[in-house]
Order: sequence, then C-alpha cells, then structure tokens
Amino acid sequence: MDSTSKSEPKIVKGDYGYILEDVPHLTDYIDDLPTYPNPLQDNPAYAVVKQYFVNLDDTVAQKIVQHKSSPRGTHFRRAGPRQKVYFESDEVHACIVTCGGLCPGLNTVIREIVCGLYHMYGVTRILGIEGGYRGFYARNTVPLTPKFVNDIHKRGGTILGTSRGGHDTSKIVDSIQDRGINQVYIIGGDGTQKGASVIYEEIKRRGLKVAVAGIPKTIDNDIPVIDRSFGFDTAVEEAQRAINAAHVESESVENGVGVVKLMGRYSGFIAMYATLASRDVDCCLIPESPFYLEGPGGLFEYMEKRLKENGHMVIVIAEGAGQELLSESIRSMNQQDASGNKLLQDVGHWISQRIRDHFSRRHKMVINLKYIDPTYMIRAVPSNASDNVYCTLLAQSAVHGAMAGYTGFTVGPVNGRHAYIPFHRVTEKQNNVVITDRMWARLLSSTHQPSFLSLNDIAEDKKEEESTTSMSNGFANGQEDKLVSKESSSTR
Ligand SMILES: Nc1ncnc2c1ncn2[C@@H]1O[C@H](COP(=O)(O)OP(=O)(O)O)[C@@H](O)[C@H]1O
Ligand SMILES: O=P(O)(O)OC[C@H]1O[C@](O)(COP(=O)(O)O)[C@@H](O)[C@@H]1O
Ligand SMILES: [Mg+2]
Repeated sequence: MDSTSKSEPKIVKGDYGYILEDVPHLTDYIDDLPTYPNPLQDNPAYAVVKQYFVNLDDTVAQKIVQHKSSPRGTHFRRAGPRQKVYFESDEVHACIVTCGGLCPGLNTVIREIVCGLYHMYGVTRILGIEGGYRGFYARNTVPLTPKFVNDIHKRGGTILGTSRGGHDTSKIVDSIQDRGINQVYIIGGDGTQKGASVIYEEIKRRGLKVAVAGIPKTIDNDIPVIDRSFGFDTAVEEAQRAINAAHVESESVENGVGVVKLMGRYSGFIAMYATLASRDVDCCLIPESPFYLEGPGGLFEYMEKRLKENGHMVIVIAEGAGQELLSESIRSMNQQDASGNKLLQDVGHWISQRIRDHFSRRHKMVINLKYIDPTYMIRAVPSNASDNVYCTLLAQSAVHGAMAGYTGFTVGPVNGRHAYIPFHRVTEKQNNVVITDRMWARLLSSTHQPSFLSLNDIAEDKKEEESTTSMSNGFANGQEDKLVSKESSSTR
C-alpha cells in the first residue's frame, strides 16, 4: 500500500459550540471549476417536491439528545441534491467497485447508483470494476446500464464480485486516470473506506477532477457514526430462521441444547438483535462481553439450571466471542486474511464440544446438542424490503454528493437524516455493543443469562465510565439510551 500524506480535517466552528466536520470538495484543490444547473430541476418526477434541493448550509447533528446548557456539538453536511452541480451529464465517467465480505443489499446499491446517475443526471458512461480493489488493475470491467442492472437487487452477493487485499493505491489511481474516470463509487466496510480514503488523497495529490464517494457496507454493523449499515436488518431477520430451527430441535428432545453461531468478528450486533427479536434464546455470547464456562456464575452453571427448569435451551454465539478462551485451549496461530483481518478460530464447534464434555463427564447427564452454523447463508441472501429502500437512499445520496463536487466522503444516516461524513470519522474507530447500555441490559433481562461480570469488573467499569464521555447515538447502535455515559467505540 502506498503512503500518501493525509489532509487536515475540515472543521468549521459556529456559535454555541456548533462544530461542522465537513467533507472535502473538488474546489478545495482545483480552482475555477465551472458549475451547471442541476438537471433535476427539469425532471417531471421531482417537480412535485416543494423544496427539492438541499440548502447549502443544512447540517445534521451527531448527538440528538441535548441538555439545556450543552453545546450544539458535532454536525455533518446534509446529503441530497444541490442546485448547482460540478459535472455536465455527458462529461461524467463513473465507476463502481465492491470490496470486502458479502452483505445483503450490495446489488441494490449498485443498481441504484446506476439508475440514479442515469435517470436523475442523464449519465450514461458507468463502469463496473470486477473483483474488488485489485479489479482496477488486474481484472475486467463491465459497462453498467439501467437495463443491465434491472433485476440484480433480487439476487444476493455482488454482480461485480469482491475480494480482500490487493489494494495498491498508485496502480488504482493510475487506472482511474488512464480510463478517464471522474466519479468513483466504492462500496465496502471499514477496510474499504480506509482504502477509499488513500485513493482520495492520491487523487487530490495529482490534482484530478475525480470525486470519490464511499458507501459503507458491513453486515457486522461495526461502522461508527451512521445509524446502522445496510444488510444488517436482513441479517437479523435471516438469523431468526436458524434460531427457530435450533429452538424446534432443542424443545423436541430431552435436555435439548441448540447452539447457533452468527457473524460478528469484533461486534456482536447481529447476535444481540437476533436474540432480542427471537425471545427463544436463553443465552447470547458476544465479543464485547467476556464470559467463562466453569464455576459459580459461569455458563455451565447457568445451563444446568436452565435445563432443569425448562428441559431445553438455545445459545446464540457471535463468531468473535470467547476467542481468548479458545486461544487458551487451542494453540493460536494468529493468522490473518488478505486484508489483515484476524482469522478467527471456530468458536461454535469449540463451545459445542466443551458443553458436551462437561455434561457427559461431570454430570453423566445426557444432553442432545445440535450445532447450527448459518453464517454464510445469512450473508448471501438478497436484501429485504426495508434494506432495499435504505440502499436506494444511500446510493442516491452518494450520486447527489459526487455530482455536487463533494469528494472524500462516506454517506449514511445520522439520527435518521442522510449526511456526508469525512472518511476518517468512519475509519478511526469501530462500532461495538456497549455492555453498560440499556440495550444489553434489555437482553440480559430477556434471556436471564448471567452478565459474567464479577463485582470487581463492575466497579472497574464504573471507574472507567466516569472518566469517559458518551459518543454515539442512533437506532441500530442501540445506544440511544445509555445507562451511563461511555465511549461506544473502540479501536481494533
Ligand atoms: N488500511 C488500509 N488501507 C488501504 N486499503 C485497505 C486498508 N484496509 C483494508 N484495505 C482494503 O480494503 C478492501 C476490503 O477490506 P476488508 O477488511 O477485507 O473488508 P471490509 O471493507 O468489508 O472491512 C481490501 O481490498 C483491502 O486491501
Ligand atoms: O468472507 P470471509 O473472509 O470468510 O469473511 C468472514 C467475515 O466477514 C464478515 O461477514 C464481515 O466482515 P467485513 O465487513 O470486513 O467484510 C465478518 O462477520 C466475518 O468474520
Ligand atoms: Mg471489515
């Protein structure tokens, strides 16, 4: 990977503690760029909207809950169409790339970028880059038209293909420059957005009139600032099928135990929401909440109690949970994937085996354990109706932003309003479940599982909480109503 110098964040301060964390604009480094009237003003479909264009000064507050005397705080530029655009329709040559793991909705975002560019702005030259970042210099491209993408939202995966690794900034920007591309739409997770950020920096360094727009993708919902990531809703819904199966299997036999492994490398959002939605789960284990097996307050003690009471139980475990326990018993190999993400040990198999061993050895109790691993099935489905609508808004926001000359930004809803967010804000931290939030407390009270926290842990946590301040809010982070203030994100 090339190292390019990083631009300073664009911060604008206003009255009463107002801060705008703005995104770059092509005019920041190119002088005298001509502007054109937005072609949407002549579009009959949008003629009915009273005030269709977004006011240039509109911004979206990051923190929605305010006290009488609190400063106005951080804001982001509101997404949407602007009266003036910086590209003429026939001048635009756009490209779209998808990177990282699969996620429901990728095809919908591709479709809506193509249709948005074509129908709203009259853009006809749109290239699909195949196979992720390395596709810029090592794979084929495919011309994208509304006809070509018409039905793709009904399919899972990405029609463009994806990959991990292979980010070579100068080769990618060479390819952008050689092909005469001037709008780059990059769909991907935290790693992808870091890649998009260095591409933007290199484009700026070369002084190119090329807008770089990121669309955040992560099934794990681990991207901070935005309310939730697309595909997450679908993933939670799809996980219900696996949990239902585990429940049916476990309640049909004596001492039935259903174990379901769900995705979530560092963040347990899918497991937490799937558990809260299902009501059939007796225990949910996530990376953010360390647990232990043996002894008072441990998982085995709880299982014995639950099986005695109810005759069956369901455990949901996120793939990143309990990794520290696994590395104690299995020699950890510290392997990484091509993007540098840690390769996890299979916690589902491990915990199933430990449970079987425990009950046969210690109790001579016959349990009937069924282990279900639906992880890739959940990721590979097409997006549901609500994610489809969400993907459409994301894609259109990205198109409006690029046409308006903004660059180096990620789009996403912040407290329900779509905004342009500078890359560094979505890559500097990770969104994690905060186990001292009301949402996790709701889960504990619905499953009745132990918190696995000793009194010492709680006291230490409290101390830490007192010295940190609240950061995020928003629906899917589930952190809009904190019990106590705590930084909701952590770096990897
Ligand atoms: N720090 C980084 N700088 C540049 N490119 C990166 C960086 N981290 C990851 N990438 C690239 O982003 C792409 C996707 O990253 P990955 O972590 O696999 O998935 P995701 O974007 O879903 O988190 C890969 O092609 C990878 O090479
Ligand atoms: O496709 P792979 O490499 O097996 O990826 C598995 C990982 O991808 C994810 O689904 C999402 O990760 P990314 O957002 O980084 O793509 C994780 O939950 C999971 O650990
Ligand atoms: Mg990632």
